Amino acid sequence: MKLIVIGLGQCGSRIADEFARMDKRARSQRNVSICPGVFAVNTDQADLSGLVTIKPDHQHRILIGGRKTGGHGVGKINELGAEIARADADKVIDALRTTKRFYDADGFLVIAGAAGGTGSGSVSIIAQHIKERYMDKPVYALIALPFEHEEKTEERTVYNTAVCLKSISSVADAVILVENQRYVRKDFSLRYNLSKINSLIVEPFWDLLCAGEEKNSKYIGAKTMDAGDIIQTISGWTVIGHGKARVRTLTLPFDKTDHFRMKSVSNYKGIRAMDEAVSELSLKIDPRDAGRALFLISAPAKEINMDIIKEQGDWLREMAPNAIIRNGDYPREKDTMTVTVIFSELSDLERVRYYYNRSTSMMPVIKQRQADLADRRRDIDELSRDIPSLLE
Ligand SMILES: Nc1nc2c(ncn2[C@@H]2O[C@H](COP(=O)(O)OP(=O)(O)OP(=O)(O)O)[C@@H](O)[C@H]2O)c(=O)[nH]1
Repeated sequence: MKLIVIGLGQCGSRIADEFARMDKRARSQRNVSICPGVFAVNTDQADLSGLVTIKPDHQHRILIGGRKTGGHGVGKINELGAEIARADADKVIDALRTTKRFYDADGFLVIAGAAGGTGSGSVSIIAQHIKERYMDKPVYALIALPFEHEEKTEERTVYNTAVCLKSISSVADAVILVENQRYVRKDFSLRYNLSKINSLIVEPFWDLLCAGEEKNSKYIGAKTMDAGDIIQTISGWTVIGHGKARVRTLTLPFDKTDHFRMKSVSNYKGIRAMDEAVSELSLKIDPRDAGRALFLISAPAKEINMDIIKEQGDWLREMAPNAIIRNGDYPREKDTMTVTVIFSELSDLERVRYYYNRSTSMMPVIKQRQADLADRRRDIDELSRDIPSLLE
């Protein structure tokens, strides 16, 4: 599957930069292109300059709202991020069209952190403009939910997140949710290492995007997972995960005689990788809420058999009894078995509920505070009424 990737704000741009790196890796290791165009859009010039892999020209690192912000961001005011995106949307859309073989792309992926100003405010506006221009291609969003410490110290974090989620879910074909905090919990050394978190966020897309683009018959599975399967699966609230298990590369003499034993070892490893994928999902969910799901097994060709696919399908069916399940295999890896899992069309997400509830209960307080500020401004204007001004 080929995606045109657009990162918005600092978080979105950095994750998009990881996709650009993944595309480079796909070109060199697998001779395929998975992200033919990768763009970063920001109100902050310094953040754009700090990117590594996205092409360093104005067409790919796009500064918006320069005149309004002086190139220094919008300071977490996502309404301002939205306003700037509305004014500069054409600049972004024109840049996307510079992608080589633009019409070969299967869809768009817009990325942002939900809690900030630029990304949170602009992501739904840019998604809407893309959808209006390119109705035949799906627009997916990847949204990073804030860290726990941000929610505790800054109430704007929760409010921005709720507004961003509501807006993007009404325009994008699917919203893939990623909970930053889950990556911190996995490894404490990650706490301040955002670039490591970003590479973990992007990694589950590797096999998924490469599988359908493979041209070498040696690496084409019995059931290829192509763009059509992914488009049919991804819809509404979505989460993604992947798990790995090592498989032996050497064939020992007894392998031939103990065929059944080896098969069951492979199946066991497949289930273990699937379990890891489910427990390492980008956001904790209840799979029973999923209306659609898919799994992709990538392993050395001799490790993939009908049994393993059936067993994994049965296992996923038990976890997600209400989902339409698609599957695929990708005989590519050398010594690992990787299982990628997606749960989509999720009907009830506790985390989204939490942001909506907290924001709704915060609304009267926020409104009162805004009214008090306006009153104070009016009072001081009143006091200065009889004082002459030097301006005309
Ligand atoms: N995973 C990940 N999350 C990030 C990263 N940078 C920021 N975030 C998260 O994204 C949220 C939004 O932050 P930014 O992306 O810096 O904000 P912005 O969209 O640039 O908006 P302004 O700075 O207000 O103009 C933060 O509150 C973090 O939760 C990153 O590199 N990776």
